[in-house]
Amino acid sequence: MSLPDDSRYLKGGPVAQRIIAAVRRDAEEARADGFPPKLVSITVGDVAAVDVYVRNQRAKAALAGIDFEERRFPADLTAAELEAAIQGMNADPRITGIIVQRPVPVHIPIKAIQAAIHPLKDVEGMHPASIGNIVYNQLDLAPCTAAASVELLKETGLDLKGLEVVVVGHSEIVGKPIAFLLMSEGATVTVCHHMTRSVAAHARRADALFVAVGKPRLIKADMVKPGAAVIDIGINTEIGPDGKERIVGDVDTDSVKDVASWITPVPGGVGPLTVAILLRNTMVALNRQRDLYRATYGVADSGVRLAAE
Ligand SMILES: NC(=O)C1=CN([C@@H]2O[C@H](COP(=O)(O)OP(=O)(O)OC[C@H]3O[C@@H](n4cnc5c(N)ncnc54)[C@H](OP(=O)(O)O)[C@@H]3O)[C@@H](O)[C@H]2O)C=CC1
Ligand SMILES: Nc1nc(=O)c2c([nH]1)NC[C@@H]1CN(c3ccc(C(=O)N[C@@H](CCC(=O)O)C(=O)O)cc3)C=[N+]21
Repeated sequence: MSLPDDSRYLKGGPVAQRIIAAVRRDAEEARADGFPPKLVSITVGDVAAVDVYVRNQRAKAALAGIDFEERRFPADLTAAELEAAIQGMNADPRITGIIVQRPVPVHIPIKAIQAAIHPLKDVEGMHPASIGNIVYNQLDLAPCTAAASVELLKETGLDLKGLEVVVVGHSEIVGKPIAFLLMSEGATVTVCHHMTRSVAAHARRADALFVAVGKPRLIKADMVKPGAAVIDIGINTEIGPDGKERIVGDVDTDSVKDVASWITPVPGGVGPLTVAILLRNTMVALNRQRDLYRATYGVADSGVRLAAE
């Protein structure tokens, strides 16, 4: 089966636009109610792979009516300094959500940093308590890329119950949460990684194939079942034939598009939706904080708006 036109490309843009429009309505309501939403991005050192993500966060937050602040720290920041900065943000009622961009320098233990973010401000869903929620089928705030990938699969209209799904890559931020989300939806999930004996043998059985490895063109046409849905999560930078930098996924799209029934383009697939879900998660976090605030103090307003006026 080939892709005669664009129609089988699973594009993230239109879904992202729908989500951002809904977030915008929520954000306006919350702001008017005295709870202005604000997302803080933390970057440590200079990482090109992070720049495109943060640039898009800033742009889409503006569209969604969410305040956005980028805090950049030098690469020689100590773990203790970063934790102290996060504790300050945890205690700051003007800040709704905190995202630490990955990777951080090797001397900083990312797991400890992730756990330092207060679970109510963990808009990436990467705190151990947040990850635990998806194991318990509480799916309203899930790791953004994983949620974006599963949401794009749903766009196909395929019934996830009993669907044979293969996930290639088992990182904590992408592959593992995808597997948990899909299990919650009733799919039969196989997870492959670098020790898997034959990724190809598993991949060829999949009705839906998720790929999050970080290796351009790892998945070729002969590894894909005819008619499958292929969700390419890879964001890799390489130099194109024109000598310019370009973004490519983990799937050899040119050949796989002749075999698959659906395929996510890179760029324009999972990436834009990841950003939209980060903003949606920010509003989920805000609503949890608002509920807690009201339950604790029995008052209608956080005071943030009054202090800012
Ligand atoms: N679109 C988006 O929003 C996002 C995209 N990404 C992109 O997704 C990709 C993966 O990111 P991330 O999960 O953070 O990366 P990691 O490097 O953390 O994980 C890569 C995974 O791939 C596995 N792997 C490595 N080589 C092979 C192989 N030859 N066959 C099968 N599995 C293999 C690794 O297994 P093992 O651990 O056993 O070595 C590991 O589980 C990257 O391209 C990244 O840029 C990431 C985040 C967000
Ligand atoms: N804590 C953390 N969480 C992440 O999820 C995370 C991270 N750190 N570090 C970096 C990687 C990479 N990543 C991207 C997300 C969206 C686009 C994105 O919007 N891509 C557009 C690119 C469009 C353009 O070129 O502007 C697209 O694919 O169409 C890119 C990259 C998230 N990551």
